[in-house]
Amino acid sequence: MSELINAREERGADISRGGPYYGELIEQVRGLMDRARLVSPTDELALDAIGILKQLNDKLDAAVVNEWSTPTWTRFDLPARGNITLPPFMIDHADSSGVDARLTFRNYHLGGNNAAHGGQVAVGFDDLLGMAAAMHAGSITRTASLTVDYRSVTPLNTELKVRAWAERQEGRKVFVRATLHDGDRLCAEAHGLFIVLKPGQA
Ligand SMILES: CCCCC/C=C\C/C=C\C/C=C\C/C=C\CCCC(=O)SCCNC(=O)CCNC(=O)[C@H](O)C(C)(C)COP(=O)(O)OP(=O)(O)OC[C@H]1O[C@@H](n2cnc3c(N)ncnc32)[C@H](O)[C@@H]1OP(=O)(O)O
Repeated sequence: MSELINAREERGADISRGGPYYGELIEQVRGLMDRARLVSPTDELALDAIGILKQLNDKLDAAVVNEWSTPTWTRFDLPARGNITLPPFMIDHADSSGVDARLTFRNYHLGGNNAAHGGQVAVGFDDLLGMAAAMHAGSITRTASLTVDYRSVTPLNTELKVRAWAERQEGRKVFVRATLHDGDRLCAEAHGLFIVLKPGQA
């Protein structure tokens, strides 16, 4: 993980972007999403919540920035860099040989029967495979192909282990693999192709 932070800092990344309270703000939003996924409100509660959320959204509007200025590019100290669209993970190790992470699916990732939604599993793989590809290639990459095999149910609210690594690189093509484990049990595995972007490629 320190290699990743160093690599970003060398490129002028600011891991304090968003300030000292940004992580707790994002955690509160995740908590809101957990509740929103399972709440069955009375009319009174729904109206009350709508009023509070409208006020809050108006307040946050004043601080919305463009995508390149958000803290989520640089906050490697926070779960999933503070990106609320990702299942929260912490990176234990990341270098050109691969990425090891601890990842937890939350209530808001529920598919059914207390298990994570398959699409959410793919989201987690996409980001961590992207990181493994970028660390291997030393350059930003884009997902060209991603295949997920679901081997057993992926539990919610349980710390899981992800390992993602590049198997080989052919020119701009980085071939990557990843596994997701609950203890010794394999929940899912993935393989993908990530393409190194050409200079200036949109
Ligand atoms: C040490 C410092 C490191 C610096 C970085 C440090 C840290 C990084 C840290 C953190 C990064 C963190 C996280 C990662 C973040 C996000 C990960 C998620 C990423 C995404 O979520 S991203 C969105 C979804 N993604 C798309 O929105 C792609 C849409 N698409 C396209 O943008 C183009 O399609 C593109 C660019 C993929 C390729 O286009 P292109 O024009 O550049 O290249 P071209 O088409 O020539 O393909 C080149 C060769 O790949 C083969 N090829 C292409 N596609 C293939 C396929 N599907 N199957 C089999 N082969 C395929 C061709 O056949 C050819 O092969 P060949 O050269 O052998 O002929």
